[in-house]
Amino acid sequence: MTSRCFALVPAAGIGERSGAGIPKQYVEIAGRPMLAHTLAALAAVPRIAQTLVVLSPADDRFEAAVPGHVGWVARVGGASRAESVLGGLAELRRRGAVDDDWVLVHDAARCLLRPEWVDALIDACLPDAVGGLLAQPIADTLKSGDAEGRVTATIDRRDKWAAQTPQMFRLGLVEKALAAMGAAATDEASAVEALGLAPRLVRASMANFKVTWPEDFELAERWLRASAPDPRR
Ligand SMILES: Nc1ccn([C@@H]2O[C@H](COP(=O)(O)OP(=O)(O)OP(=O)(O)O)[C@@H](O)[C@H]2O)c(=O)n1
Ligand SMILES: C[C@](O)(CO)[C@H](O)COP(=O)(O)O
Repeated sequence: MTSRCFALVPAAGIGERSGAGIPKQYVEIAGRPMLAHTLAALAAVPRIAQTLVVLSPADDRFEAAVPGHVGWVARVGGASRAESVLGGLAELRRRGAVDDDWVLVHDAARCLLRPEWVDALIDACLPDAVGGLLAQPIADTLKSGDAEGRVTATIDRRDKWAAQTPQMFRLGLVEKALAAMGAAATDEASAVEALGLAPRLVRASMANFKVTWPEDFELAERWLRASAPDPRR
């Protein structure tokens, strides 16, 4: 059987750093909740067979936020992003996905995703034995700092990339990797790296940033409103 591509969207976080007072994926940006923008971008990628949204078991906002949603939804989120992704992978298996199928894990909080970046990732990863992720080379000088907010070192940035999502791996591999690393895995790639493998870096755009801090909502709103007319929006 030919391997299929599934998307898995962890959307079970509380968005504490955003200070929004509600889970940030439900904050309205450019006329609709952030999560609706994210799902629309994934829905515009024909090679994605199905998208599974992973919600918190207590979530009571999704149906109102994304009315008429026809994709898969599972309330199997956990205490960490890694646990939510693992819950989603198990749900994909329950719905028929197998070891060799590809899974593109994408943060609900990266609502500026564009279908062409997802296509570039799929093109790069389909022939690859390991898989990979969208990422952006670091453009700023990188510092490490101490608890008092003073610089402790300047880090050579020449080989440094900021990891984004989607991150695309085969279901069997990413499930094994995340199960081994547990909640310490801040992304799928780091868990796969811990198995001794080298995921492929696929350059996207700094616009694919993760809405994290209060000021990010306005930035995302400006990007969305300024972007070229898009029939999905
Ligand atoms: N237990 C968790 C934690 C995070 N996520 C999801 O993982 C993505 C990236 O996480 P992050 O941006 O850190 O979101 P939050 O955990 O919600 O934010 P914060 O750390 O500020 O609380 C988000 O789409 C978030 O909903 C999740 O599904 N389950
Ligand atoms: C997966 C991720 O978006 C890649 O940059 C990031 O690691 C998520 O981190 P967070 O701790 O959930 O904000």
